[in-house]
Amino acid sequence: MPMLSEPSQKYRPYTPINLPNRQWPSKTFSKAPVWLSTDLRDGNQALVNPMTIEQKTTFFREVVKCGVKQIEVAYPSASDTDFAFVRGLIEKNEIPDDVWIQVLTPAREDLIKRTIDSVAGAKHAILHMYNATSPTFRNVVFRNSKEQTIDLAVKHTKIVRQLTEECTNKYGTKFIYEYSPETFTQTEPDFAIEVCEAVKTAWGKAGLGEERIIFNLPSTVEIAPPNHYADQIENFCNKISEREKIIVSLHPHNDRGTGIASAELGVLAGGDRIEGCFFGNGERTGNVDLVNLALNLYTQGIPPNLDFSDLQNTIDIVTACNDLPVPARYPYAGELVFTAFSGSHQDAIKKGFEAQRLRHQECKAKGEPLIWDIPYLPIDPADLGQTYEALIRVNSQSGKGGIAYLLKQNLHLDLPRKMQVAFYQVVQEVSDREAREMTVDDITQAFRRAYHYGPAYKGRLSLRNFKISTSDKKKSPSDADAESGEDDDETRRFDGTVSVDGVYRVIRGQGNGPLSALLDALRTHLNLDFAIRDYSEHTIADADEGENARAASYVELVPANDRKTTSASQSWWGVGVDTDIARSGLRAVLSAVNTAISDGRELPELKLTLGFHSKSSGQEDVASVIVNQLGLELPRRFQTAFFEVVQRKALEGDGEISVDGVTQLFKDTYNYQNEKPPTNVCMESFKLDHLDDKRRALSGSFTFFGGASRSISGSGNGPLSSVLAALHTQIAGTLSIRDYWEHSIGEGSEVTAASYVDLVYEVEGRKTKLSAWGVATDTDITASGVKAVLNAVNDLDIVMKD
Ligand SMILES: CC(=O)SCCNC(=O)CCNC(=O)[C@H](O)C(C)(C)COP(=O)(O)OP(=O)(O)OC[C@H]1O[C@@H](n2cnc3c(N)ncnc32)[C@H](O)[C@@H]1OP(=O)(O)O
Ligand SMILES: CC(C)C(=O)C(=O)O
Repeated sequence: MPMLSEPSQKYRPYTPINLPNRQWPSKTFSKAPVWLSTDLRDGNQALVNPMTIEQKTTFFREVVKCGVKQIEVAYPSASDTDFAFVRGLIEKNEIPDDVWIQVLTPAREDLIKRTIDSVAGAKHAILHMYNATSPTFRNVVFRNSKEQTIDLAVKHTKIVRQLTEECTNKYGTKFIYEYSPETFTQTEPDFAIEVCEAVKTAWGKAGLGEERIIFNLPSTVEIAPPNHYADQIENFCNKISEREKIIVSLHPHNDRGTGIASAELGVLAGGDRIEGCFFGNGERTGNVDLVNLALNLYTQGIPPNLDFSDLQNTIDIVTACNDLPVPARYPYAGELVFTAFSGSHQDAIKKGFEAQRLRHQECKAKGEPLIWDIPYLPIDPADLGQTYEALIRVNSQSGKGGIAYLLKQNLHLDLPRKMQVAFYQVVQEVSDREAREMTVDDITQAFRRAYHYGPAYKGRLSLRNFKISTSDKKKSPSDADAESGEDDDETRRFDGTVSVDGVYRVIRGQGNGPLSALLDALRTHLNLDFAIRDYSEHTIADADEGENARAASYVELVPANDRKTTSASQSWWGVGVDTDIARSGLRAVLSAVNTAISDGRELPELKLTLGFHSKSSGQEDVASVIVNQLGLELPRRFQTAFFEVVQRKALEGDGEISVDGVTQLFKDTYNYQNEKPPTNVCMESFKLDHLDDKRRALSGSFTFFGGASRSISGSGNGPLSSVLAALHTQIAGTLSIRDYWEHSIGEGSEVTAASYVDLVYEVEGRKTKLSAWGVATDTDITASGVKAVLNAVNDLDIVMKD
């Protein structure tokens, strides 16, 4: 059947009340009403499968836990289950002293009696009786006149009075009487008042405080807009006699979807109390939702006197008992209500949080309240025990702001705006291609992959070690650089070891600052010619203060010849995080370079043969051979020393030397990993003791120039000074350490320590000081240091004491 073109032929409009002086439109909320949960009665009677006693008990406990003080627990005359449930609550002492249970009964003597029996012995009970009063019910359901309708209510109110008094006398139960002119909103307003006046008279003992009678005015079926309900309530409150002896209770249903508005306007119009259900369960479209109402007050800064700080738990309990879901878009409680998918919402939320953080810092300092004001979020999810995790979810409707927010939440990275735009394109591409929502994991992984961020996402280049040193330079106006922290009077030198496609390369460069020095090194050794167009950094907000604080750096690189063009067609972003700010910047540069070279371009390879006639091989090539072949990352001055050795050796021949030849030459020169026994000093054993916090003592068995073994000892502020002190007991002159360096080789249980010592020897009678490098490895760092000293001693022409 089609919908009617003229619905007035079928449906009547509501009849407005003539209330010219209505006050409710200009009233505002100041306090919470009294709440009554009727989940276990009106909610329960609307379920496909009414709740079991166990479910009702669980629900009752949750409602109590949330702070509801009046709970309609049953329609006890309806079923043995309901009756037994009420008895169980009382007999098992489930009802806190400050909670009133309420029970509903029709105006029938036998059922009233059974209802009162159900609450006998409870400390407090609200006896709730109803009969319908509207014309349709009078005519159709009860076939009653107005007078008979009043008589029904009056007669049974008197029965309630008599039976409750008997119960009080016998069991001490304290009663409040609640009467509902059912279908109030469809009843002639004056007739509803007439019935209630008659009921009040029949009850005969309405007083103040706990003696007040409750008149519950249900919109049993919501048939008019909420302003009409408000008019009806204000009209009732104005006209009923002894208003102070009455609690005006509202019982809105939600047939038009305006149950919440009806309840709120009804309170402005004079309602003291609201009956409803959690998440709006109840007959047809449900009763008004108490959670929604309470949280509406809360977001106006008014204490609702209900606690939903673990809202998900409440949802879980209620849905398990009702077997009804809470819809995803349901106010406050729906799964998606704190989630933004769309770009402009996400952007505003992100900006809102940033601005609020700063505003709250200022308010805190001034002792002012930390007022919540975030676009699109009327309530702080944290107040309801919700995390911020689901706040922003990314799909094809999302923008850069939301993605940046998630990265900040999850990786603590606050990307510069231009990098946000660049990464947004990465995410959009995946999201479009896969036509699905991008989870937080998807996004963080995409970020890690795009910028080679994290150990599992290494790019073709990775920094093994580096040293930045400073030397003065002549000032030149062209030296200005985009890098922060640059000092025009000084040149920075980068010396480092970088893994390039798995092969270690020793590279060097110089520039105005660490980053330009690294770029120079990449240009010189790997033909990678980039310039910095943008650089920014921040400390990671959540890191602990002090030692553990980390810095995040962001770099945008462009091809070097595009450096001054702000519109360079191509650019690559990189990110680096480290406890050391210089290192975080260097990592960021390598991250951007890795992105740039992810096109698979070829990089100059380490040569298999080094040539020296044409000076084609440099110190770095020799050092690269050693780090790749032996794992040794020679300190810069050691590189220089060994380079001379290699050059000399190569030039003795045809000017070339193979990689294997270089490696063997190193081993022979420094007696590294060779079986050859030392010529000068041989250490047979040693032991290191701690004298105190600062001093160490080394004792051991040594032979000198193949002689008998001698036990010697010495002390110093560390193992190396101790071994020198011990040697000085036998060797004339002075041995001193000019340079020392150590690093680890390998990882985990396979790790060994490598130590390098530059030893200087002075002895009376010799004009020149001698010096030699020693290198050694050992699983024990102390042993590797001591052995490196001895290797160096063995390369020196030492003189024994007499
Ligand atoms: C708006 C509301 O939510 S009201 C509450 C509704 N909740 C329930 O009905 C749940 C519990 N109800 C029940 O278990 C049953 O209906 C009972 C036990 C109350 C009564 O059961 P029955 O005696 O079998 O009657 P039935 O369910 O058919 O009820 C209708 C009868 O009660 C009468 N009636 C309806 N409401 C009332 C009332 N408030 N006071 C007195 N009589 C009433 C009807 O006029 C009808 O009478 P009739 O049999 O003379 O025509
Ligand atoms: C019993 C009454 C209050 C009722 O549930 C209603 O009218 O909706």
